[in-house]
Amino acid sequence: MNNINLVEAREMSLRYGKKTALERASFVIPKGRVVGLLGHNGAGKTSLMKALVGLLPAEGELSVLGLDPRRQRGALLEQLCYIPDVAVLPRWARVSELITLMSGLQPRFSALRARELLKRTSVGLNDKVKSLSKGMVVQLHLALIAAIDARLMVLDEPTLGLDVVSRKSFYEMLIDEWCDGERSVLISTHQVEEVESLLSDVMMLDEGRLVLNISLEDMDRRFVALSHDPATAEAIAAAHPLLRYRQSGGRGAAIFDGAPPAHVAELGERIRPSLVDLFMALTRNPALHRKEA
Ligand SMILES: Nc1ncnc2c1ncn2[C@@H]1O[C@H](COP(=O)(O)OP(=O)(O)OP(=O)(O)O)[C@@H](O)[C@H]1O
Repeated sequence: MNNINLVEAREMSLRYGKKTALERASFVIPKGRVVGLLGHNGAGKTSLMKALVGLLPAEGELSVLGLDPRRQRGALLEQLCYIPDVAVLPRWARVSELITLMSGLQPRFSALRARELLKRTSVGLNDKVKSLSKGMVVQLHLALIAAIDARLMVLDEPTLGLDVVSRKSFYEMLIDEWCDGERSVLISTHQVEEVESLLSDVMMLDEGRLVLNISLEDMDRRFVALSHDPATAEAIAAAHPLLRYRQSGGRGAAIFDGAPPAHVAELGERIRPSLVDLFMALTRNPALHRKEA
């Protein structure tokens, strides 16, 4: 593995018996990136993350921080931190006790740093976990995890169930306090709109297939959205865009992979496709699918 890439996967497949959760995905996560992992329910996000942290065996090649996540899990976990989608903290414990516990368990954990990070939150050192709200527990969890001097953080739907203010402060703490241009974060989420501004890259999964893996800069360059008058809808549709949708105000819009032919481009005004629009264009919602079938 070259030392720029923290994760390298080649033709990686993940299976539960006969069920395939991920089919031959190849990707790298370089250092200094904030990568969003997007996909509908059941697309394979949690499975992919589990493979990265050594909880699920992978077919194909997978190297995380230069290590084999299954065979070298102990060494990997010294430099990788992970909040699973079912993360729980012991309800009986006080925050200060958790800090002591972490100090004993994780050689790269800094109690001083954890206490500093907690100052950003409304969680007190003497609070018991059971007295905290869901949002406060998530903030506490992030503070504990971000106090580990690791190189890669894997967060599986970390803000699930939180209100918008808590989600915002969670992401602010992550970006301000943990990301330093060298470390990378992989975050899975359904809140596509909200994370767009903090991501450097996006990976989209559609029913176990990696359908897009691109930096946001390249996304802007590659995909073209045209805002157009409803009267030109037919001509635009004839050019086979990835997705057509209605904008507020009654105008139509269409997303193309690459520049549409000039005679089509002149029918509309070029606008930037949002991550949500692109997500809709490239992934199939299984629920809608079933209705169509
Ligand atoms: N333990 C398991 N045994 C069998 N199949 C599983 C298991 N865990 C997940 N799967 C299947 O693997 C596929 C991918 O599941 P996964 O949990 O990775 O998706 P996800 O994108 O994280 O979904 P969600 O957004 O709902 O959390 C699904 O079809 C799921 O049913």
